[in-house]
Amino acid sequence: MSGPRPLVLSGPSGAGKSTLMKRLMKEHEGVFGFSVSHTTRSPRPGEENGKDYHFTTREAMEEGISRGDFIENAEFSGNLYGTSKAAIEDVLAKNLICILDVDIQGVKRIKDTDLNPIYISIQPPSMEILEKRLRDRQTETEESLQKRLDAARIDMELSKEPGVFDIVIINDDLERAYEELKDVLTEEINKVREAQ
Ligand SMILES: Nc1nc2c(ncn2[C@@H]2O[C@H](COP(=O)(O)OP(=O)(O)O)[C@@H](O)[C@H]2O)c(=O)[nH]1
Ligand SMILES: Nc1ncnc2c1ncn2[C@@H]1O[C@H](COP(=O)(O)OP(=O)(O)O)[C@@H](O)[C@H]1O
Repeated sequence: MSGPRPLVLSGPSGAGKSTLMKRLMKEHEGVFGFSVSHTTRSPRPGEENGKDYHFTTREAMEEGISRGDFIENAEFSGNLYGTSKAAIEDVLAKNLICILDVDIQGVKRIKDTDLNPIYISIQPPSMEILEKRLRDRQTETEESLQKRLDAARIDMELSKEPGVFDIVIINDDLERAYEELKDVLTEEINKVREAQ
């Protein structure tokens, strides 16, 4: 039997991907598994190594990439990020819906694999609101905030291209955005529950 389709969540930094994903996982215990990426960025307060990310060095990550350990990797805002084969296999082996949180470069690279996920873009209502949310989150320096806003402009343009995403969700009202996300996933969620 083939397992449930993975889910790729993408969209600008600060659009609300982690917020929506954490709620989805909390309200559907035993249904989703997070693909824990590797990154060279520093952990934020509260982030756990091995849970939010595998925090690593550029050297170690480049070594892993050349060994072929990653299905995709990208440079974002001055840091390396990547999805290891092991991160995905861990989740798929449990027959859970594998959630990948990747940037737009990751989306394009995953399209060249046989993962066949559902592609969802989470978008902010406007650049102004995105900037406010990122500032209020208090995780970024001014420099990294500006890099994220530059990347967000590119992301917002590319996500409009037809065929890139199965659905684009505008995260204005959190409740509404969450309901929309849940609705898209109903069939896959039911598949996992029925198999348990
Ligand atoms: N291509 C790729 N992008 C990733 C990966 N992990 C995270 N990202 C993206 O990297 C960007 C920055 O992530 P992060 O530093 O956690 O900041 P945040 O999204 O603002 O919380 C986001 O757009 C993530 O979707 C990965 O494994 N591969
Ligand atoms: N619909 C929303 N309305 C207001 N604030 C939001 C909403 N969604 C997310 N946020 C807040 O915006 C910030 C960025 O959200 P986050 O989930 O960290 O984004 P991402 O994972 O896409 O970078 C967080 O502080 C979060 O609490």
